[in-house]
Amino acid sequence: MKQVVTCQEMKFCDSYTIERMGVPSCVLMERAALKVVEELEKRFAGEYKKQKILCVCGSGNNGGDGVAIARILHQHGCQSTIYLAGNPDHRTEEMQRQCQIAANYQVPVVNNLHSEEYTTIVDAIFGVGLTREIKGEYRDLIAELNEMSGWKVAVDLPSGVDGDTGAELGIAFHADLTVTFAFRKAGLCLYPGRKLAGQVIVADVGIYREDGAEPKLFSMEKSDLRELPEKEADGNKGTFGKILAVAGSSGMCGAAFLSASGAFATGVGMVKIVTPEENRIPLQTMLPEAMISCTDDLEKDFDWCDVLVIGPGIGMTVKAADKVQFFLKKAKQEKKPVVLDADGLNLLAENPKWKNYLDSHVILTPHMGEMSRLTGKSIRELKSDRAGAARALAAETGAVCVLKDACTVTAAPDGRAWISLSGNAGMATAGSGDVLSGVLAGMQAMYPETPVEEKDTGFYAALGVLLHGAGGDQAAVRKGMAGMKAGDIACGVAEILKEQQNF
Ligand SMILES: NC(=O)C1=CN([C@@H]2O[C@H](COP(=O)(O)OP(=O)(O)OC[C@H]3O[C@@H](n4cnc5c(N)ncnc54)[C@H](OP(=O)(O)O)[C@@H]3O)[C@@H](O)[C@H]2O)[C@@H](O)CC1
Ligand SMILES: Nc1ncnc2c1ncn2[C@@H]1O[C@H](COP(=O)(O)OP(=O)(O)O)[C@@H](O)[C@H]1O
Ligand SMILES: [K+]
Repeated sequence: MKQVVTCQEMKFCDSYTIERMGVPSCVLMERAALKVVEELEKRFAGEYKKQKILCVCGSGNNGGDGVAIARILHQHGCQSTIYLAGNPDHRTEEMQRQCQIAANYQVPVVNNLHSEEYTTIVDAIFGVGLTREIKGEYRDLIAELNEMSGWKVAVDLPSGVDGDTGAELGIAFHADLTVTFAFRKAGLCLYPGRKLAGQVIVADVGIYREDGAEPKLFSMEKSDLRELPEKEADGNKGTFGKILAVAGSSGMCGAAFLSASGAFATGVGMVKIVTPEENRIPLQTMLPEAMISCTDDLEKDFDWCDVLVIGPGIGMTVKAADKVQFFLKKAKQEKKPVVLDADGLNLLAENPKWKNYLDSHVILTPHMGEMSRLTGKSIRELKSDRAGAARALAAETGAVCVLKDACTVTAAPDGRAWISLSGNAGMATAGSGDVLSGVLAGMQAMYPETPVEEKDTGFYAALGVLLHGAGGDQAAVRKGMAGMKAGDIACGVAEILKEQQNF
């Protein structure tokens, strides 16, 4: 789990390091430039003298980094050239100083982008100081750079990417590599910024957070799977958790199957599916390991389980609504963990009073459409600030919100949020959300002894999202992004856990 920052937080860290700790700004800039040069030279290997590098620099400190990069490369014997964009009168003090040093070293400056063919283009136009949509000359410049051939490297952020939301502000540089400083910016984790950045390297340049400052935003990467617990050698099917999946309706038994498969993949002890009678035979045929309950003795089913999944494929009938309400109400009374998914969420949107049944024991797993129904906001608005949207729903309901998308954000009611960096486009296939609901329930069941109020439900939900994405990546390796189906993601989850737990 790594800290992720917004632009404002990054600026705060900069000024804390410079003003409070006394590290001169030019020292930080030199370190930042050296880190970028280090990455460039790794790629150039022994052939760096053959490289022709164009550093395109804006008038702020991001431009200052670019000028320093060109100068260091020049000193190392590379053919590096500076292109200065923007109004010289708007240059920051650091940028002016870098221009002066580069002039002292006689680093070439060009006024024409096409005076040569370049092997590498370094984008140092805007970093965390981008504040508005890019228009006019800057827009034309970035469009031209995108048309040019050569390896594209962005300094701190691809110019045009909103460092907070990942949105493209009018236009953005298309990078193959982004070297970002101190912390990954949120906009490098969220699409389209994540795609525009290419590979991301986070470089330590000596800028840190103030001691005691509490980070609120994190990225979850595959290495974080080591946080998953070991399976107790002396456990039994009772201690490994009992999941009740309230799922499936007429013609929708697949959702119940996939949700239960997701839960089994995490290693839970038992799964029981509460579903209409007509689903009994297909479900028992497909998944004989699961128990099937088609009676109306919901009380008994509730008492049996440790964790509930409510909603996959359940439909929007009155009967489904009664079931969902019954289980939500009981779970609130007895503080049993709940994953509320799919039509469970659509029913919640139609019955806003049910929000009273929500609290920290509940994980809501809306995709963008369901989130739009729940909040009344348009998908466009939600996509423009995914972390903000997830946090707002978590704060309003007191539940954990897993806002599913190509980059899923999990938010806890206390304001913490986690962005998952696992998963791939092959997961955009019917039923993969159903698998996630089971995986999330499985994660909550891994600690049946811990009372729900002592569990870090948000963190384990985020870990479940990461695991589901890693399972999807595994499925893509085996079946290909086009060929993989939701069931392959459940198999992938099991394989990832096998690797992780050495069995
Ligand atoms: N602090 C430090 O010592 C360190 C900082 N570091 C580096 O500094 C970067 C931050 O530098 P920064 O704060 O100067 O902002 P930066 O990203 O260069 O952009 C500001 C310029 O862009 C302009 N501008 C903005 N939007 C615009 C638009 N749409 N269209 C046109 N113009 C627009 C804006 O103009 P204005 O809004 O003032 O008119 C201003 O001139 C950071 O990302 C990292 O690379 C590292 O070296 C480590 C040490
Ligand atoms: N492009 C993508 N990259 C990574 N993960 C994705 C992508 N598209 C979808 N997913 C994941 O797949 C799942 C889809 O869930 P959902 O939309 O509920 O599907 P369904 O309703 O068919 O089960 C979510 O976990 C989502 O994060
Ligand atoms: K940049």
